[in-house]
Amino acid sequence: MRYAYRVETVRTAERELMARLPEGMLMRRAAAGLAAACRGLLGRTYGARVVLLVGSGDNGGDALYAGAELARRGAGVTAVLLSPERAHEGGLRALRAAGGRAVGGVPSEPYAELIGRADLVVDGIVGIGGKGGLRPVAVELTDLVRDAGVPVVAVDLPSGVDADTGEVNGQAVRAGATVTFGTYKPGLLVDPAHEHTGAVRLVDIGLDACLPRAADMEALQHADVARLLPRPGAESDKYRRGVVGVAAGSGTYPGAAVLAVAGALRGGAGAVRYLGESESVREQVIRRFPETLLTQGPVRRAGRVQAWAVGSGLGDGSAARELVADVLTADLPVLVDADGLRLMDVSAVRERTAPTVLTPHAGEAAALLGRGREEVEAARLASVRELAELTGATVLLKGSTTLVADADRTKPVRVNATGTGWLATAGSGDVLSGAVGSLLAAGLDALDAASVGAYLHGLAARHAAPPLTAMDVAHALPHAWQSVTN
Ligand SMILES: NC(=O)C1=CN([C@@H]2O[C@H](COP(=O)(O)OP(=O)(O)OC[C@H]3O[C@@H](n4cnc5c(N)ncnc54)[C@H](OP(=O)(O)O)[C@@H]3O)[C@@H](O)[C@H]2O)[C@@H](O)CC1
Ligand SMILES: [K+]
Repeated sequence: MRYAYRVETVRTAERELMARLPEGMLMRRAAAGLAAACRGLLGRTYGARVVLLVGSGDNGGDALYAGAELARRGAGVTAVLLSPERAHEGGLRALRAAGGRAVGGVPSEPYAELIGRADLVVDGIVGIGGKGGLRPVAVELTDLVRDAGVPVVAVDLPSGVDADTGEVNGQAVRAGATVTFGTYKPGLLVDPAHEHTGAVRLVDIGLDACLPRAADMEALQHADVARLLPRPGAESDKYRRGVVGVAAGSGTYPGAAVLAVAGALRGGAGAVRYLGESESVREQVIRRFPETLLTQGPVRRAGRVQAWAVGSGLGDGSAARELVADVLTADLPVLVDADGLRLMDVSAVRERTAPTVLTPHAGEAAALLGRGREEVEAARLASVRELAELTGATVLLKGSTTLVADADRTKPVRVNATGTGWLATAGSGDVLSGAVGSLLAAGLDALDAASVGAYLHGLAARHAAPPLTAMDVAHALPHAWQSVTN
């Protein structure tokens, strides 16, 4: 598992650790890790031109000490001090002693040339002490860096992103790589901030020993998913492995039924039962997937089912609304997606005692929260938490970094990073809803089913050859399983 902690928690752990170590030790560890990462990115350090953007706090201190190390190894290092009178004293001394130089003050013109000739820019403007977006001088410098197209490595976080929320107020540095210290911060894992980080490298500074067990956010890794995946035992039959009921698709959107069933068949349950009133849709499902069990309403007479996935492609009619309401009365885990999110009655969801998983994209989440889509996209972490609170359900907010907030709000929010832009294709959500429904039927709890489903779905998209279709993603799910379990 990969864990992320909020700034307040990092600060407490940092104080505890600092009290046990000689002064300056933590910053030296951080700077050593940063310098090593810079050397890796430069390829050849001797003779390389490095520009440090140095703010007034310890983030700038890290950059200066790392710059000193690079200068000792023969790089030409110039520090641009954003507040010359407040730059980290020890760091500045170390840089100068190693042969680096520092410039500061206002005129931005010479900086354009300096930055334009650089092989690497180190962003030490601001780290976890940052508040609000970048200030004007910092904006001016980062504009120069962007225009010059020079690679940037961010110290701890790209300056200007919010470490706790992943929100970006105004402008923020866009880094090719971020070197972070001690632990991940939520902002590194959540969009829009995540789009600014590039590849994130974690430097161990010994902070782990002082961090609490409960993280603020976590991200599953292969080993976690492998541990959670359902596996048939010697005693298993299809019912014990779980039957997932799929209530999706309509005469207007028959494809949604086919795709949700495709996902469900590869989600790990023992069988898929498709429930639909349209004979032609049932026929299309069975023609494509002869292993599907077919049924018609009402839900209570559908036959044995251990979890339901409802909503994709149902359309808008009153029959669809009744179907969603009917599924929500089942005393079983239920996943609601797409049209179902619009048709469901939020109070009926709140009243349920069995687990409910909602899988909105930003637009659907915005509609449920009564605000604009852009507001949800700008504040994804806050939005997914709020929606879980509002509905009492486990909420999976889709996006390039998918978030899952459990109904039990004491649990960390999970973030999934396996996704790819190629998943933004028609029907890919239908496949996800089937797969997560299947994992629910196989017995995973709501948080695990949603986060494991998102993980596999993202991985499957990476296995499928681009430009991919939703059906390609469904077909690649077994490859994703294999790559996780091997
Ligand atoms: N935690 C750990 O274990 C370790 C932490 N370490 C390092 O310490 C860093 C934290 O250092 P920190 O506390 O000094 O804060 P930092 O991020 O440098 O920023 C504060 C300064 O920035 C300024 N400023 C604020 N907002 C701004 C904005 N929007 N735009 C521009 N400027 C802004 C603000 O100015 P002021 O508001 O005072 O005018 C203040 O002077 C951390 O990220 C990591 O790199 C490692 O060395 C060792 C292990
Ligand atoms: K930074």
